[in-house]
Amino acid sequence: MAVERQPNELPQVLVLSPPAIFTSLESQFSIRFHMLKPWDSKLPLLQFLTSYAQSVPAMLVVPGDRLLVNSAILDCLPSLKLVVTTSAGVDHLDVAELRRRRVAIAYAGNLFSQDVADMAVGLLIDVLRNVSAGDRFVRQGLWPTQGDFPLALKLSGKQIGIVGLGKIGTEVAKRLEGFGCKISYNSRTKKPTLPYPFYSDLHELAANCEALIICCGLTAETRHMIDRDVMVALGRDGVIVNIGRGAIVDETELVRRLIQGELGGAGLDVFENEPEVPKELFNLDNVVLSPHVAVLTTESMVGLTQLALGNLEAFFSNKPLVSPYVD
Ligand SMILES: O=CC(=O)O
Repeated sequence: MAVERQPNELPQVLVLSPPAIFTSLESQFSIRFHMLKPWDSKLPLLQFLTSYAQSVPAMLVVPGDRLLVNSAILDCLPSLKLVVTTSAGVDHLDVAELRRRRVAIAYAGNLFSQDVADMAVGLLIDVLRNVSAGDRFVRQGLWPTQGDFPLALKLSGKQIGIVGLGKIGTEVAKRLEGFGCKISYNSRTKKPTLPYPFYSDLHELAANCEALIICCGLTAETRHMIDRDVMVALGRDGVIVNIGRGAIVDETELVRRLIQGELGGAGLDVFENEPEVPKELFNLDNVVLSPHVAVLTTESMVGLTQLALGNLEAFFSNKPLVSPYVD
């Protein structure tokens, strides 16, 4: 007969902040692990960690609240050996510091790539074909009174530049090929197995494309990589779709150019200071705004729960992680 374990006999896992996306699935975690929840305590985070988390070997991190897993937090967790983040991006983790302390990292890996790529293509179609703007036009009752709706732009055959041809970028490319688009890309390295033209120079890529889709991760090198010069190279009719991280684009410059009509449009799922979105964008019909939801589908959240559980279970049974993060 199976012996039922009391919660305090279960392996301890620290959950750094309230995981909204897990609320309905939390029961699956709490039958396997003793979840330590700092937000249930009145103590400030660091004091809670020092008081209760000294022996915690594993931590689950759900990004999204500007919390950075840095030395100050890690100093309170001397027994930590594993961080499981529920995201594909790891810019909320001080990866170098975790490596230095020999703390392993598991992440969402390829889990969200299809959903994010679908969203990137959706945003591009929306910007070019005015889907959201047309929806507003109809809902506001303007059709009968104002008549014609402005002409849209065609997607088929467009020259599309993908910035970051990793797992997500490759999925975006596959989808856009289906629309007859001509794909080229900029990435840290040339991908010899893929047929698309590679531009080692981002400006050259921008100058040869009608839209850029930002698919790379945020690092010190990619912060504000899409700057004034890249936008100038892309041209007044160019479109930028960003499903990576807001800070990859110089947002002030982007907003200025959109307002001045020096850029054709933008589809943005991510912003520099989420959840703050520059209000100047709200009245622009050539801009489509989305609240950082490209990864969020019912299906991906089920997969994510299984993946996070799988990584924690592998760790506690000394097996290889299911989705280790490799720089
Ligand atoms: O943005 C979402 C993620 O990085 O998973």
